[in-house]
Amino acid sequence: MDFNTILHGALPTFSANATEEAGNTTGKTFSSGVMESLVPLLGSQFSPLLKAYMLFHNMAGSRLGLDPAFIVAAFGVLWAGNKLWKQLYVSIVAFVHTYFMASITVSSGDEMYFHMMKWLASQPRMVNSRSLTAESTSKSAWDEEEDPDILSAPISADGTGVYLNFSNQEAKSPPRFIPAIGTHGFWHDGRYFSLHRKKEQLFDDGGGGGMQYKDKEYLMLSCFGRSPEPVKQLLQHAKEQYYSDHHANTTVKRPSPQNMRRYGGRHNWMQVSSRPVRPMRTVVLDEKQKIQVLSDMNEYLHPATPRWYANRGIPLRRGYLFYGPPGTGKTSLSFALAGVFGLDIYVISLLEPTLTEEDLSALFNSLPRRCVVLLEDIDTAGLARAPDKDDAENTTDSISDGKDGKIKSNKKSESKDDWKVSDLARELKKQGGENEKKGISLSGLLNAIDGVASHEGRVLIMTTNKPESLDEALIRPGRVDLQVGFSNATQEQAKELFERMYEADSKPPPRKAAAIRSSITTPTPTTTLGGALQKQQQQMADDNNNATKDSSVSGDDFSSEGSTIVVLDEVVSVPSSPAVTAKFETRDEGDQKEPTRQQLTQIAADFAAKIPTGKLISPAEIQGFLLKRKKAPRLALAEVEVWVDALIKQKASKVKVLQVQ
Ligand SMILES: Nc1ncnc2c1ncn2[C@@H]1O[C@H](COP(=O)(O)OP(=O)(O)OP(=O)(O)O)[C@@H](O)[C@H]1O
Repeated sequence: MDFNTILHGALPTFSANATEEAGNTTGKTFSSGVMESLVPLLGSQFSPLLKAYMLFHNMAGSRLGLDPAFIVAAFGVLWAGNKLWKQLYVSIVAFVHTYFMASITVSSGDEMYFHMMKWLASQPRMVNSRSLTAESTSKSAWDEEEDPDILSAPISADGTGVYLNFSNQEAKSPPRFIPAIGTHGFWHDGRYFSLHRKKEQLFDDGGGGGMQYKDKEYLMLSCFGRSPEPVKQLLQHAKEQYYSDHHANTTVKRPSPQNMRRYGGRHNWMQVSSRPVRPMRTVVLDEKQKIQVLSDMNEYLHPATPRWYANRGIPLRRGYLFYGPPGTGKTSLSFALAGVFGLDIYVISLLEPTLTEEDLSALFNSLPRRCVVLLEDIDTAGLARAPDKDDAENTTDSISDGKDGKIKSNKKSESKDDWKVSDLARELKKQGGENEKKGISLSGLLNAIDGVASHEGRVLIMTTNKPESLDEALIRPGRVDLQVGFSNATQEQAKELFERMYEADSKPPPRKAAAIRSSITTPTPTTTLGGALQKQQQQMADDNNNATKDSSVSGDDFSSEGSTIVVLDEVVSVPSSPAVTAKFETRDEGDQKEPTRQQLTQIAADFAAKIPTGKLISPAEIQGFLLKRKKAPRLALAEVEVWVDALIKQKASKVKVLQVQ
């Protein structure tokens, strides 16, 4: 059966006529004749197109037995129909949207946008959509815990085994797929939602005078019905999902780069890391001091406190000063406190060269209601009172004569012509130095701290190595309400550090950990401040008991969460899981068996006895020493004496290079 026969059946009238006509005109229809005559008229540019059309025309007419005019007309009708349908569809959709749907729009300038995008990227239906945008993702140090390939890799401790290789780790992190710009539909909880993602370009003056376009995106979420309630619930659900894996993490934020900060609000801060919560028990500090800070903060953060402060006309703010030598745990305690109360930590360095006083105020103004603000090493920030006029005049008038180093007083009557070139150069250098330091003045910092936005539940922690060099105004009560002193390690602290280093690891289920934490941080309505504190004290006591009594605590235990996180957070980024724990428990001490819990306690006590009582060595230094022998407690004990001697000699001679490590 040939093609003509089939088409005759399908298109009886036209094909029959076409066949007849084709026979009568020996393959040339009227229209093909017209086309041929058009070729010279239209010129060479269109002639290939016309020739192709004529070829098709002849083939359709003579070979296939179809009326070419009919085919062209059919295409035209289809095209017009398609156009019409599209118009109609848009009108119907707009009509349905206006009268039968409720919608909520989310802007990319808001956190909610990221919550929604993360949620959408995790939805299988959305990921299988035909129109997607791919985004690169990279894993953090903590995510690698879950990578089965890395977990099962053998670990070389003595240099004879196989070493880990991360050359293809970037290739392993899969891209993330999010809905592309356009309209999408998805089902959630038995309800249909429509998602319209659109992008707009805004013209921005670029802050520094340069004009540039900036993309801004919007998500419009709609559902059937006249109430936007289901969309609100969906947004809430996406937000909860977003924070569900933040429960055991402390999010660290720092000021965004200067060009981002000018957008203000959310753009002032950027997340630099989200690390596992540092358990309070891993910070080796006098227990009384710990409890004091914890209870003070707990009381301050309690929901009933703002009313109490307001009734008494006291500004609602709380400041802490952590002072002590370097490496004694000031930053560690700040992170542990943020972890206990489930707060994000906002770290500001006053040494940041692009940070102006206006920026600082803006940063304080855009802090969330409850958070920890950490101002590190405020003594090094070069904060100075603005010199008053008299001082300035005195400075200008007192110039060293440069010969005997004495300061001679220049009388105002002395002419500037008496100045030597060297005096002028010195003066210019002095001015230059002052300008360089001109970042944040003391008054600028005080304004930011005292500003209205600094109230309402923010916890300010300032750390310093030199409390005596701080201006009194900065640490007066009201700005600093509690001072916590840190010192180099006592023998007791050295013992605790040793025990923490060599206790067994285990990994708790994260959700349980979050539940435990929230039971500490969120007092029930009937819980008094004292009750919450008692709970916390009990928790800390339990932590310590568990740590010293039993090294094989179950994953449900809060203290066992601690042991995992010590290793991950501060000691070394080695994966810990029950499978890997066994590998790590085989201490690298030759043929010697791993010490039992009791033996370890004894080794720790012997180790601590070798640490000088005069608080000469910082916890950070002890931690560094132990880290280099992290699988060898007996070796650490054997080598500690030599190390201590060398360290003390090195400190006395002020040499920076270590002889024994
Ligand atoms: N008291 C401590 N308890 C537990 N670990 C500590 C303690 N002090 C220091 N460390 C360890 O030493 C390292 C440095 O500690 P940290 O940064 O908290 O010290 P710091 O006092 O803030 O130092 P700096 O003044 O130099 O900023 C961390 O890895 C921390 O785990």
